[in-house]
Amino acid sequence: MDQPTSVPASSTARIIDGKAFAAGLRARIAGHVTALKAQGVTPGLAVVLVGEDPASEVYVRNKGIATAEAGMQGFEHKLPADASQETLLELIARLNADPAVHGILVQLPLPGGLDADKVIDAIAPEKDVDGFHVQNVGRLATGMDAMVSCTPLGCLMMLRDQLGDLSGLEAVVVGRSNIVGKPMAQLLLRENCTVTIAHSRTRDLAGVCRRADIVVAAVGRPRMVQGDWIKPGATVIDVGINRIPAPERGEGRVRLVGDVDFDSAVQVAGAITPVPGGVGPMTIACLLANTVIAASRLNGIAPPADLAY
Ligand SMILES: Nc1nc2c(c(=O)[nH]1)N[C@@H](CN(C=O)c1ccc(C(=O)N[C@@H](CCC(=O)O)C(=O)O)cc1)CN2
Repeated sequence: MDQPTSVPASSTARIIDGKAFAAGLRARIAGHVTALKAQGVTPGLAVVLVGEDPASEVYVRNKGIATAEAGMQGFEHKLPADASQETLLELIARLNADPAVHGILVQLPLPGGLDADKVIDAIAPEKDVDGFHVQNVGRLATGMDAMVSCTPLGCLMMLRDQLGDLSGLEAVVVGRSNIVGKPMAQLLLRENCTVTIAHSRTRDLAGVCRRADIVVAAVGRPRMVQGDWIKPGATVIDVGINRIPAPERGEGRVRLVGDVDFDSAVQVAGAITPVPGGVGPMTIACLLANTVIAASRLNGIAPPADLAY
């Protein structure tokens, strides 16, 4: 795994250590798992991987390790890249019906030919620990209890830790994906931020970002958000995980960069997440948190207050 981006000597921003933050959250989750086990409930997380995408294989392996470290039961299901939609839907139906499974996650992206929307739609909403099911999306948007998508949830936890009350702050989310941009905007709205969702067709994107106290970059374009787009002192959350060629490391090697040009933004921002070591580790920690929430609710137990959003 790459080392966190080095910080230039003239930096002004606080570097938000997502790895440490996630480790703290995972330790708290392990405590909640122990408490649930004492009540006869062992949270169970099923992760489904279709195909052999190398990055997905790493993420799934890391999810399995984190699940075991938290004291939960992990169920890993691997299907070949040419698995049919029916095979996948049958597996999900079995997991929906399995009382030992409280959370179900299908690793994305799926190989071509499989319809991710139909697959997500088949997951029981109360076991949808990714928060991608339309019922959970709708519940979040209408202010009801919902399973919330892990990456935006992790971003929100870090923002609250940095800034406390977010009420009245100007937040710009760059990117409008269903998985990050839109739920992030909903979460910020729920925190009483004034939220703008910007995207590739936004006019004067730099000017829009420059108004923001909080910038969340989730656009999938390496280092797009420049330091001079950032208001001095703003908090910058970089969701991007882009692999770019790194010939300096050897032929064919790559390195990770975010959607923010870290070296320029760190000179201006008040606080910033690095890539790697920022948002990424929070995604898996929040998956564990959602599994504890799902296991609690499915057993008529109130979810731990510190995990509920
Ligand atoms: N069903 C889902 N699929 C995908 C999700 C998701 O939340 N649900 N998110 C991403 C992949 N992902 C988890 O699945 C994920 C991505 C990145 C990290 C992470 O810790 N990144 C590290 C760097 C790791 C590396 O070297 O590659 C970091 O940023 O520090 C964890 C999980 C897409 N699919």
